[in-house]
Amino acid sequence: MRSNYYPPCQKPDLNLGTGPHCDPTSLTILHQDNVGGLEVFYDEKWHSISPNPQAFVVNIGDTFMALSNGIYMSYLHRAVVNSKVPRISLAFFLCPKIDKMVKPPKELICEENPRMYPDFTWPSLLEFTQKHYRADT
Ligand SMILES: O=C(O)CCC(=O)C(=O)O
Ligand SMILES: [Fe+2]
Repeated sequence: MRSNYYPPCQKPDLNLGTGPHCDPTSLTILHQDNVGGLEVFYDEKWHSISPNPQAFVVNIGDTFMALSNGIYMSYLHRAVVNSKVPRISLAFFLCPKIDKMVKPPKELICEENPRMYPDFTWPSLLEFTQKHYRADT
């Protein structure tokens, strides 16, 4: 679980709270307060996801994309900041057990939809993303 705190920013157009990234997780369950700032990239542009106090945002992560052999997609998202009020979000990350080999069920693999990703374990994916794929660098 992670709590993200975004203080007001004097130059919100020039800064991001969290840079564009896909979550490496299986799923991320996100609660955002009523300020707003989460954006998702699809159809070649950024779309804001309005806060809904009755709902969590459930993000498909890269691990779920691999488990579903690409049927479910992980999407780039980011958090923008504003100049007036602080924002808080809470992210709960669901990840595989460390020794579990991530591979899709054979029912999801066929000639038209061949295997898209090699087998991997969660610690190896996490190490890779931390080294090569950070939102803050
Ligand atoms: O603060 C947000 O709305 C997004 C946070 C996020 O993407 C993350 O913690 O992975
Ligand atoms: Fe994220």
